[in-house]
Amino acid sequence: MAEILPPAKAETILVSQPVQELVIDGDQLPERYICKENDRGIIDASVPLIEIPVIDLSLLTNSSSTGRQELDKLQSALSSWGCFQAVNHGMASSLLDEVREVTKQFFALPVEEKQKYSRAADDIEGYGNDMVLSEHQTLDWTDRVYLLVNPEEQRKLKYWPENPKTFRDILHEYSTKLRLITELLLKAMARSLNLEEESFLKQYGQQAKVYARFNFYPQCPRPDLVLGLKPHADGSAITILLQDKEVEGLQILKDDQWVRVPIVPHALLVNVGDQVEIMSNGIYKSPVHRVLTNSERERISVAMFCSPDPEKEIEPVGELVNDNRPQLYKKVKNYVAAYFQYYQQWKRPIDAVKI
Ligand SMILES: O=C(O)CCC(=O)C(=O)O
Ligand SMILES: [Fe+2]
Repeated sequence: MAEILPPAKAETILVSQPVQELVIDGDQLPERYICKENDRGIIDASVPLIEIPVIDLSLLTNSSSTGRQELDKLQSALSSWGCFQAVNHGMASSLLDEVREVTKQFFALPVEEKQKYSRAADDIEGYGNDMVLSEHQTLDWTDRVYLLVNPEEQRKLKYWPENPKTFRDILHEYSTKLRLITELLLKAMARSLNLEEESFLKQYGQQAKVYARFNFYPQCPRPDLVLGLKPHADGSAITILLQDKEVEGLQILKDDQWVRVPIVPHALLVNVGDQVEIMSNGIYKSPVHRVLTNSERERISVAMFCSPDPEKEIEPVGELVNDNRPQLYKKVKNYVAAYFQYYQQWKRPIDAVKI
């Protein structure tokens, strides 16, 4: 089985100041947020805005030819983009708006109130921001709340905001509904590759770990020098992202070009994470993406990272390995544990498990 970097040692995880509280003096940005020339490529907010494939989830379970066509569209979206905008997902737009609203309300609270939920130095959950693993690390222009939502009995409620009052109930409702969507998607992804429908779900397991990340990107005086999130691909099986309804910022690397992801207010942006790339033997791509900052407006997003049970071994599904397509990835377990260290070093953890 592949050995990837061991989990970070507790003492190396430091807590840094909220970005929202930084006192910015004119254009004087703290050095630690400025991307180094050779790391950042060009930070350009005016790259093309390109339609991302749209998939109607209500058709994916349909056994008619329309259902097959939608599965073919899914197959094409995930092999060329690694992501799509999911519509007709069965969730009311009012719930999506409530999720956005509680996120904004939480970040608008006074800092002392938010700090009641601060991440402890040796934990990954809670209110805070980047784990600082080295003094050379370029920091992201974002504050966040990171919470395990599934398995339910592992939730750490001490980190779950009670202000705004509806935060916990809304997150519970949202994550319960997303669980069904995740299962539907993993089955559809298998069927889209003509596999038995449980092929991915079997590896995903019953004790899958789902983390919610509420991202808040404050206004930034130098969007040309600073990134909201550095380029990365997600370590999940799949990620379901709720974007801000008004403020753009997400970009995806498509055929080596950055493109802007448009806002579709009632859609959920689904992207493949590294673990579905592994399970699909590289047919489905875990796309590299980044977030830009904005000098005029703050932005929020809510990402749900759906990851296999860490006790389960993940490997390319047997039917997808053959003479024409040899096995491209080793068997791995608890992939997410090593993920953050690679991210902070601008590296892709999936490279460590390639054969
Ligand atoms: O804010 C966004 O649109 C993307 C967030 C993201 O990529 C992440 O949290 O991993
Ligand atoms: Fe991401």
